Amino acid sequence: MTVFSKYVDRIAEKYEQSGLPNQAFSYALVGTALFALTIKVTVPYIKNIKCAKDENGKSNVGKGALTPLEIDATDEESKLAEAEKLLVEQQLKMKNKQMLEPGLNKEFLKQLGMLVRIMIPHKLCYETGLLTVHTLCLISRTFLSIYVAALEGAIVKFIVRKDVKQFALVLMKWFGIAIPATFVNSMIRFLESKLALAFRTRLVRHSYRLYFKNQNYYRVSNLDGRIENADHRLTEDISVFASSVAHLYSSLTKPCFDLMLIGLALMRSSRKMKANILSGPALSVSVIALTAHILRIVSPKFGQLVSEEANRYGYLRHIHSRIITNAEEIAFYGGHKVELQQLRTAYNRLVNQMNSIFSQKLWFIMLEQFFMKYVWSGTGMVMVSLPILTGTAVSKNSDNTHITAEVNDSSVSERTQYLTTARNLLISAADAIERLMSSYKEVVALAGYTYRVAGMLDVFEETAQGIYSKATLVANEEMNGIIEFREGKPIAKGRIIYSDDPGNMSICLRSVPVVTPNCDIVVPSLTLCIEPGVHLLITGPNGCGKSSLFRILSGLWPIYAGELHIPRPVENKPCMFYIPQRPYMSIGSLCDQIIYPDTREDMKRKGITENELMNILKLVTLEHIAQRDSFDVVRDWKDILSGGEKQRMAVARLFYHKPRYALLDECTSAVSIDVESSIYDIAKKMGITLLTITHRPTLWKFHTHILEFDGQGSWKFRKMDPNEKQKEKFIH
Ligand SMILES: Nc1ncnc2c1ncn2[C@@H]1O[C@H](COP(=O)(O)OP(=O)(O)OP(=O)(O)O)[C@@H](O)[C@H]1O
Repeated sequence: MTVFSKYVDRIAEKYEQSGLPNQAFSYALVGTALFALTIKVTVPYIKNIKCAKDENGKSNVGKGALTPLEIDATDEESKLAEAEKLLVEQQLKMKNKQMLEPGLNKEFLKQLGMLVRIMIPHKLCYETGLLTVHTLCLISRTFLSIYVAALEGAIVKFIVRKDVKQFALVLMKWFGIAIPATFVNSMIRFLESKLALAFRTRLVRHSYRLYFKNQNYYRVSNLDGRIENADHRLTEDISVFASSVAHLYSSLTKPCFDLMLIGLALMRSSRKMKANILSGPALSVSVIALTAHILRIVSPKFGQLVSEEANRYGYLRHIHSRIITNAEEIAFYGGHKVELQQLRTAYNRLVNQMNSIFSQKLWFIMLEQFFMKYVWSGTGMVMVSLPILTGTAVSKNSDNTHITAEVNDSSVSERTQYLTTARNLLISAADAIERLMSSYKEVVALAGYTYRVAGMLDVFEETAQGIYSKATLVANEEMNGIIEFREGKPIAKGRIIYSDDPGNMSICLRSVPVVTPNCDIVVPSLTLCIEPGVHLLITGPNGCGKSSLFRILSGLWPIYAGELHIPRPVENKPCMFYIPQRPYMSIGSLCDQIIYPDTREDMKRKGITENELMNILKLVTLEHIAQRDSFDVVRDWKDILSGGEKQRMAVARLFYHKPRYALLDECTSAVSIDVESSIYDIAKKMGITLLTITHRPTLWKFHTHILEFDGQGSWKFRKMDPNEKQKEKFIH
């Protein structure tokens, strides 16, 4: 800066020598600065308007209004894919317009209140204990600050008076107070972290309970479109929200205590100086109120910005986890170009948002610093000097003669003490106000996180009750009569009736439509009754609704009409057990794989031994796995077992649980035909009723009935005749 001003001075001198007045040079300099500022402010707006126009142009050709991205895409297809994705996102946003944008509004207070009730469930709980101790620490820290300021004032006073003894005494006190002061400081941070963790734990427990209520983990991602990355909200957002609440508590309460007590202390010392005690505070309050108002008006909407940033960050993580999950498939396809493109785009979107926040912060922080560092300091100087300049404490003695040298000395040291103490107190007060002001930004950012966390809990509550919202849902004539819509959301009017009668263990569907989560009607109405011993073969072309029927029977998809009668599941004997084509391997040992979803405790309670597990493995010819490792060795079974072995492991689970009905969805497609036949034989001997989706003719003979879908919404349910069972080929 100094170099720059010297340079400017030198140029000014040169111009003066050449006959131009110094003033003209100043005008030129100010004019250039103003011109540069105007360009800086207007160019981004012009750019934005241009982009908006471009987008509108694009929307005419059906691509929707896209956010301008810095994509270095060369591949036209991935650009289209990106456009489609954004369009869907936008539709989702439009659909969820009723959900307010995050910001400092009534909705924020309502949501925050709801979350506070979760974090502090009772008046007397661990969290309120922590809050009390934390508050006490904050108050004692304020008292300590005031005491330290007074001590520093006294130290200066004794230095001016050259009183060595008193100076040493006060210095000792000053050192003595440092120990509790530093402890209290460290304690405040410790308690803040403990509070954040306690809040986080309460929220996590609550949201996990909701996430696992009524298969919400499935419903949220498959049936509802409002939460894109539940994992990110459940981990990152909750953690940031809890830390932000705990931090805000101390960064709001401590400055308030500070201001209150420091104000009182300042007024006391002004009174000592016999000055007007109201003029200083009145001046400071009006300056602070005015600057705070200006800052509030020009403050960018940090809540919305932060919420959008979290959204984009969550999406980036989602793309990463998809790549990890499907690494093998992507590698086989050689799909790295598309995946890389998607990853880059997601990252670019995040960077764009962060850049936008940075540049908005740049101007805001500049203004904030100008007010806080310069305007407030100037006001502080006026405040401190007012009692001295206007005070009447020591000027003249009673008989109107001039004061003696000793008295003069004492008054100077008194004034120095006042000035030092007041200066220290003012610095603390300015610090407190600065923290309060910057807390405003934190409160707005908190609004963003509150919106995400509270929004997630709201969606969990709704999906648990079967209320879903998807962007692609549009009621049309075909749906009328089958699906009823209320406020744009489909109503699941169908009923699930559990039967407790041991003599009636059948599964019956009465006029139940098969409807996808997007409300596409696959089968308008299905009526059939499956009794124990009715081994059902389900056939039909791809996408005709075979697996969807299993989803309806398992309660994963809502029933929009009709009735589903199923036996009530009893302990130790599940009613239905589903085996998919790609079985899920859990984290744990070999034993955990076989007994899943039972735990070791369940297994012990059922009285099943490792010998019995070994026998089950022999039934599916997997005994070599148990011989290779013990039952207790934990391995990554998803990668260790081959496709066929994983399918046989899933069948081992079926033999362990022995349910009434087995829902087999092409679950032996990778198993050799001889092992497959023996598996079906054993399952029937165990008394398990089979509901099988298969394309293998060799499995016909194990079934008594057939359900045929034609792919157009029609179906046929009938008994199979013995000759048909020998058929070698499917006829669709
Ligand atoms: N989660 C979902 N969201 C929306 N639609 C879905 C979903 N799952 C399946 N569908 C749609 O429902 C229809 C029936 O799917 P389903 O999985 O029942 O087919 P399928 O008969 O089992 O076919 P395949 O023999 O290929 O397994 C398909 O058109 C499919 O696109």
